Amino acid sequence: MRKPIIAGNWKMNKTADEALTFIDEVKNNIPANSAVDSVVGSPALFLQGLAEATKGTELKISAQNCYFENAGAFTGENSPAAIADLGVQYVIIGHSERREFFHETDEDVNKKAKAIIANGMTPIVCCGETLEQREAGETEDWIKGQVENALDGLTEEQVANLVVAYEPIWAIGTGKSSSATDADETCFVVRKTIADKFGADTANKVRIQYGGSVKPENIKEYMAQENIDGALVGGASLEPKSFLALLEAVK
Ligand SMILES: O=C(CO)COP(=O)(O)O
Repeated sequence: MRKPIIAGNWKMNKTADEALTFIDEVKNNIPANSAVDSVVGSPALFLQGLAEATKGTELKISAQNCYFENAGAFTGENSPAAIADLGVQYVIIGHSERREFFHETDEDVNKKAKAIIANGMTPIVCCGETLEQREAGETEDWIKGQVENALDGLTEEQVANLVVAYEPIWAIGTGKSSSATDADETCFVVRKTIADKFGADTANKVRIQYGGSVKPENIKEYMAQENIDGALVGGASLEPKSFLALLEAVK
């Protein structure tokens, strides 16, 4: 039985005060005995404050990116070792916005996944196709390639413990969410790719999220699908009320 995981991705939003206010409101209102892993993906600037504010609570903090070296002459980058040292437990990698605007490649994602795991954190590995790829019938091959490349060289155990987020690019921030059955079909492609490379047992354990215009109103449809174990949520994770409603809908 895979434990559902709902992760907010704030992207480049909020000030430090706003971030802390959100966390204060949410951390004490998480559904009791929650059967859901609740994660907030914050800009790097607030990770320290949020990790401190959530210590000992059910709410976990995620970074939105990191570098793949632990230290050195890499001006402007954030070390996975330093992020882990703050008490941060997850790092989102390979988000389509990082791939598009910051030229992150599958190879980078793979190196980052290894560095995050080596530092005791959990990668949330994103994949997803463009509208052109979907319309050309290329989704399956594209997702398979992204997943194979991102996870290359990891052990079965490492893969079983990470999270993959399937986010069709055309559904991100557009309000045009994928149908639950289409999303499930592609999440199955992710699971099958993992089964072929790392075995059925690993594929049964790995948690796969859907992301793209998920809201409190539609999250239940996704969670009812066989291959969807959670959601990676942008816009609807920004307000405490809406984030808590997502958790309530899933618990
Ligand atoms: O990119 C996303 C989460 O990483 C999805 O964003 P929206 O939920 O705003 O569509």
